[in-house]
Amino acid sequence: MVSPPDTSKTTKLERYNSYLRKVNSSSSTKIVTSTSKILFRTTLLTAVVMILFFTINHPSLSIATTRRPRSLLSSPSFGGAAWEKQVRKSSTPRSPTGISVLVTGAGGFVGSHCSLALRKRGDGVLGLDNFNSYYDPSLKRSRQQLLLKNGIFIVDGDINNSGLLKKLFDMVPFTHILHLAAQAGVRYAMKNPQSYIHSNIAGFVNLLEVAAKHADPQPAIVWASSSSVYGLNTANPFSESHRTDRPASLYAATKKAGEEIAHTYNHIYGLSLTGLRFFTVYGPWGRPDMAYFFFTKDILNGKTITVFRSAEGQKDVARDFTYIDDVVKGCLGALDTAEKSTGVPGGGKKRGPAQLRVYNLGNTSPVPVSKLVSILENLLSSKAKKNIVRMPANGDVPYTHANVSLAHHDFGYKPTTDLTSGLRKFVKWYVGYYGIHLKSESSDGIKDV
Ligand SMILES: O=C(O)[C@H]1O[C@H](OP(=O)(O)OP(=O)(O)OC[C@H]2O[C@@H](n3ccc(=O)[nH]c3=O)[C@H](O)[C@@H]2O)[C@H](O)[C@@H](O)[C@@H]1O
Repeated sequence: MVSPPDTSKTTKLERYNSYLRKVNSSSSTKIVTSTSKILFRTTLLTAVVMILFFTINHPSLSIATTRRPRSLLSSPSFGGAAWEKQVRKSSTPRSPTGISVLVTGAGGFVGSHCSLALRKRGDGVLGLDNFNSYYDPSLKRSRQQLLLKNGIFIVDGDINNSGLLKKLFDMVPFTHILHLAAQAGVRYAMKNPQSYIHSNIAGFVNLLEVAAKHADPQPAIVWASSSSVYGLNTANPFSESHRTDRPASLYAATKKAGEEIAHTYNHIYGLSLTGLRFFTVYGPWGRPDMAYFFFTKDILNGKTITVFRSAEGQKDVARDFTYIDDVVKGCLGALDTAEKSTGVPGGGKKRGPAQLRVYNLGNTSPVPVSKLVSILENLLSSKAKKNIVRMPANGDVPYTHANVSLAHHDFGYKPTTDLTSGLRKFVKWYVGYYGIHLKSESSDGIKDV
């Protein structure tokens, strides 16, 4: 595959310099006339002056150009009166008691649902998302449209862009950050390890740096950890007090690292931080990289699906699948019980201890993946072609099961949706969104199970 032409300023300058070196070292230099030398140097000087001028006038882009990965070079610029108006309007609460929340990953599955729920009850919500192509970006753009219809603006940008973050915190006195932007997916970490470091570690630290040292007031932060931090833990149901020092995937390791990083920023800067360990969240507007989603697609297309069974014995792997609406209630509960940060804006010493919490948000009822498949078969009125294989050693764990008593005690978290009811809602959304007609008798096209 031919890579696209690189038009970045850095690369142009490098090419120019290497051209200059070549010209100077080659014997042909001797035959370059003094006129062409002068012309050449004048052009170079003009180029340098133009780059300096551009850099001074676009500080945010200068960060991207000199220090950030190439992916950020293509991120759109921000600023301007219309853009600022949208930012302010979206983040202003409608209710007098409303909070103002920056939702990172608002174009994502959990982020879009939480943004809508916050907006519905009168809170101010501003989204931030880089709309990367880990999975179909058009689904993210459709969620963005839905949010826009509900008065929620999503800024197109990356959490690694500190210039952008600082600008947002200069404009809006956010009371809270709901940090959901991340590189998700357990098995993909073997294919693209760096993307996990970029988003889940570097991006998280960048956000915490700005929140701790720049934002005034300092916001309280609720963020997405993962059930995968339990890794090779065998005690169950998984409780927050169980061991989390044996992650099975790099994804899990970055989430676990996030929990330790949260401890540091809480300890030094007094940031109020709450990590939520999500357990295999599913539902309408979900993620196409997750098994329930691509199983649905493949079953409808008559394509064979691969179902993992546990390496120990012949047992199926199982997950504590958790419905999106339950998780949204958990996120809002965590935001509502988050205490204020206690640090001095500007990165000074904290005034006193700040809140540091971690909670499981699961369904408390693990279901084998084979059962997930048979529920889908019934709802879709189609038989799955199954290839049952031993779970590969690629970061997966055989079993998850949440104990949610801590979240229940602290903010009344109580999951109410079983897998069959939740998948029914997912399938209804899926066939509507992709315009699919099911061969089924029931009124809404979905077979009762
Ligand atoms: O709860 C979590 O912490 C994690 O939940 C999911 O990870 P996972 O539970 O592995 O979800 P899926 O990738 O949808 O897999 C669900 C189940 O299907 C199984 N599976 C997956 C893929 C496949 O081809 N076949 C198959 O049987 C997996 O072993 C797993 O038991 C998300 O992808 C993570 O981002 C999230 O952090």
